[in-house]
Amino acid sequence: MPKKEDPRETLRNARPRAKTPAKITASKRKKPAPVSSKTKKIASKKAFSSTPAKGGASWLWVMLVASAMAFVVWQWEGVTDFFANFGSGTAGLFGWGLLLVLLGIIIAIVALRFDQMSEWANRYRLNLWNKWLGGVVLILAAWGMLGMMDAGGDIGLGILGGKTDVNGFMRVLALIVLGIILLAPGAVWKSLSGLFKGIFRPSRRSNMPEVARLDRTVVSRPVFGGHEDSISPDMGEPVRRLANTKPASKIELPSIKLPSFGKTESRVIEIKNPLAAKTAPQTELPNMPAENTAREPKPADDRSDADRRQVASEVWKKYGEAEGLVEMDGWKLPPIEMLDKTTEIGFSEADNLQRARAIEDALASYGVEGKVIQINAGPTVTQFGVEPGWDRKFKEIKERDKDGETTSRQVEVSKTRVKVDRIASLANDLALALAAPSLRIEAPVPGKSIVGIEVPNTSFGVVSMRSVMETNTFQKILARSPLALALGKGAGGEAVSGDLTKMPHLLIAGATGSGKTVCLNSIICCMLLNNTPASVKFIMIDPKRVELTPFNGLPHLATPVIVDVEKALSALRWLAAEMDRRYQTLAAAGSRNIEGYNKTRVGSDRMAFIVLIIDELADLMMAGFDEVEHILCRLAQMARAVGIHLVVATQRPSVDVITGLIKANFPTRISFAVTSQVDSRTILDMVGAEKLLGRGDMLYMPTEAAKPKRLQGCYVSDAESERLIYFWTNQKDISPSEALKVEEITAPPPAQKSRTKDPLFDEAMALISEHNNIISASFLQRKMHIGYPRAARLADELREAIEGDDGKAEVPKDEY
Ligand SMILES: Nc1ncnc2c1ncn2[C@@H]1O[C@H](COP(=O)(O)OP(=O)(O)OP(=O)(O)O)[C@@H](O)[C@H]1O
Repeated sequence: MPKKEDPRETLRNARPRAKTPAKITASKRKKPAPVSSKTKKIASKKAFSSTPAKGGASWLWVMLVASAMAFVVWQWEGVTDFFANFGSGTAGLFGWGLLLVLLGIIIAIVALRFDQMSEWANRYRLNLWNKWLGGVVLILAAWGMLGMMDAGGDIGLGILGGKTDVNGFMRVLALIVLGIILLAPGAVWKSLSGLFKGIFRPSRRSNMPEVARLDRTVVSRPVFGGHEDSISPDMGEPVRRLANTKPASKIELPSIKLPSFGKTESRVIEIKNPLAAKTAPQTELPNMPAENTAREPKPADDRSDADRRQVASEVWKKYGEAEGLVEMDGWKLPPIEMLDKTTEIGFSEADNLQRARAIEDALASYGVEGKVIQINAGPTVTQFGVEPGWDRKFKEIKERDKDGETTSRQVEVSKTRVKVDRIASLANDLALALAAPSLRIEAPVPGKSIVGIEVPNTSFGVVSMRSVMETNTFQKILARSPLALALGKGAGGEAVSGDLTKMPHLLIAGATGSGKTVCLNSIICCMLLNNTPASVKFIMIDPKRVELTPFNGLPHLATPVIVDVEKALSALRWLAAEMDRRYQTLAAAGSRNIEGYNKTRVGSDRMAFIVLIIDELADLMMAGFDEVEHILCRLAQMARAVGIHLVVATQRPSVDVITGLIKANFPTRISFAVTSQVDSRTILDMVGAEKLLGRGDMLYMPTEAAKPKRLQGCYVSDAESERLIYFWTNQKDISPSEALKVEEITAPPPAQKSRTKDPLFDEAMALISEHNNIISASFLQRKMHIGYPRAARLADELREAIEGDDGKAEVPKDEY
């Protein structure tokens, strides 16, 4: 898997202040600078110092609290006096007017929350009421301070409750604190929670096990600790960081064994790192003889191998040996904590209201009445639900009043609903009004009487797979099907999941860089989280060689990731034969489908699901168009019942790749951004995908829906998938009974049997020898009263036979 640009990074870069860091990150990513031992030391010092720094901040807080308490003890009388006099002093200053002031504040706050007031409040920045109030309170505090210096007049003295002693000082202090809370409530809350965390952290840290503590160091934090942070600056680059870091010398590295997948004779091999494929191109020296590289292995490679082994064992120690893991078929299922948690981006309500007004105004300026009655903020786009208004017709009536003057008035004579097509045709005008790059209009939104206008958000949201997997929707699907898939979040932010057994096959298409591989990765990871190698087997075909190869080594693989197109064709043939074999098994057992068959069986007697994943269908189609199309269609039509499912992706959504037959057999489709309406029609049979924004923005067309649904696909970072791969590869060796016959899958097809001769061959040979060996299909057709295809085949056979003998066959000109 090549290092993908982490969208969380993009998110950070999208923030205004991130311009320079973005450049730095980019340059860092392109060329990881060699890390000297000195730099490493500094880096590790920094990393270690981060905890003491936090500890220092908490000590500061502890000292502040201690001084405040000391002050209270020292001035105990004054303090009690202050609280005793506070009520009477304040009442003395305001009287019952205090209630009026409070009432006024409450009314202002409530009124500002109403729609009608919001625009006005926005214009005058009144929606920042807490800041205004905070400002007023701080001014009062300053006035009180002047009062302490006898320069605040009666009001200054009133603020102090008439006393310039500790009592008065406490009032000013209380006002200052209140002012700060009102001005920056978020910062105050963060500091307070930081204070409590700071106080309690030392005891927790000392109780932490060694591995967990390691997480906070440079060595392991990027990989394992990432999920604890909302947006960790280290995410996406865990392995590179690790490779540059010396392994902790005191940790004994256990030798880790992995199941063998390629050769059946030796079932146990030394750990083969899933990342090897990723790093191989960097370390491989194409011009150097292979032996040289083998004889003098670079020390750097050894070190990174050790690092990787260490990461693998750390992952296993942290997640695999945790208590309470679900065990199935003798395997432990990975915990969901292995996936990162991300915080959702909050959307500005005021901004959305402003855009809603802009939509209404733009519609009105084109003579279309419409009101935004719903705003659904999603991760990538916000959907504004517009209720079409009325097309009104007026008649002008002229009347004379009693003074004889003519007046005219408009009278409404009829009204009809605005047609949704009129709103849909204004897409470009609305995009202009909102200064949006593109707009998609869903007219109408299925199940609602509104027209949905999808406007891209200003900031780009990432949907973590964990956030979707933790929802009820996903859990419900998972409860009834092991192949539940977390797909993403809809335009309204709702989680969308699917069930591969119901789909039952999935076709994914999109232009390059639109998010297909990330989608495939998330589908694979989702199944890896919920299925053991005994319940699901994967056959992965990756003609690009870099996208799926990191999964090599997974015990779920029926055969190592296939990168060779010829082998891929063999695998397709094997799968078609396997389907037939499975049907025979089901027939013998008297079951109608895999669910029925598995119901009465346990362990290795159960039939495993097989999921075929193809990353680039176009390459396969080029290698054997007819055969690939035929096998895919056959599998798609029949394989569901025997637990074989296909997930096929392509970046060339043209009719020679996604043929009519393939489309008809893959009713569930996902389209990522494409370049033209034609491509969109090829995939979805409708336009719309050309307006998608890329980076996981997709249209999901489930079998049962008439219209596709817009989603932001789940994002699984490289670090997350690596953790999952390490988790599975470290568990145990697969027993031979569980393994499929791997060599069979990619074995070359048996040599073609020699074609049997046509029964009319001898008769045809006699005929042409009477006519000077001139072989003509139409001649044979006429003379022998057979159809053209058979005559043409016969002509070919004759030609082969004669040319094989003495090469005398003559072909009439019309045959060329
Ligand atoms: N669901 C997603 N959420 C956030 N970002 C995404 C998502 N999907 C893709 N991206 C971003 O888009 C980039 C390209 O994605 P990806 O490699 O999956 O595209 P692709 O369609 O497979 O391209 P190609 O066909 O060239 O391989 C990723 O590196 C990532 O930054």
